[in-house]
Amino acid sequence: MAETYTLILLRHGNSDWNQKNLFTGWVDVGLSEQGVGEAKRAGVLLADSGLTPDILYTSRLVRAIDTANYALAGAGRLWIDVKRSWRLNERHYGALQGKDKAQTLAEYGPEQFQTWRRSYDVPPPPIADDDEYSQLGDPRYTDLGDAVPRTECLKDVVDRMLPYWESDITVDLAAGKTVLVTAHGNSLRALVKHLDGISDEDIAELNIPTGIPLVYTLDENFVPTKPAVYLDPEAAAAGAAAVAAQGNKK
Ligand SMILES: O=C(O)[C@@H](CO)OP(=O)(O)O
Repeated sequence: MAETYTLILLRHGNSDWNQKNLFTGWVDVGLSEQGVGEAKRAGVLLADSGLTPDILYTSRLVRAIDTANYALAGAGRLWIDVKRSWRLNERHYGALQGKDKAQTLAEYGPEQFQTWRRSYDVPPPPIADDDEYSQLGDPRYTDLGDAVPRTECLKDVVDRMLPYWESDITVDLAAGKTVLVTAHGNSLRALVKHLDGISDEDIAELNIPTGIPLVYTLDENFVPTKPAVYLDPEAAAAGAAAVAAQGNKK
């Protein structure tokens, strides 16, 4: 039988700002109590599935780092090697960072709201450098210098994430390692778009639930050999629907 590789994607658990229904992007908010519970449950799901991650990839945001740590602790794999990159960060949400989603929907209308949230190539307005939620000058992005994003559309995320997928993540997969990538709603949408060959239009409909491992089996060209599976499909469907409806949340 041809060799296959195992890739596990995990969106961080519910965050404080998911709970408050605020656009988050690169703002480094922590997990809510619910999110901690989701992350621990992800560990149970991993353990029950018999999957044993050999290496962890995370963004540089603590909600992803904490989620991975809770999940790996639950699966008895907290000791595995870790690589972090800003290239796995959430999409930078520009001037929307810190804004209430329901208020933004009410103020700008459903079409503009959906364009900013889910269009492939229209970024929100850029954040001002002196905005309290700007990441300019944040020590964790020193390597980016002045190139720290002021806003991003999903296409920008694909463009900055794919080089890392190719230079690092696929190398570990090719070495036969089971790879866990713990990241964010939109950085994982970018990766799923690439893996599943989803069109620029159809990706608008894809939402990733918090805290439920999504398992890919890939061939030697990193192409899925079968549809990826969530370790709890029912909870994943409910979670994805809740993300899609976020603007309407009161
Ligand atoms: O606010 C954000 O950064 C993201 C993820 O929480 O939200 P959305 O699903 O609206 O893209």
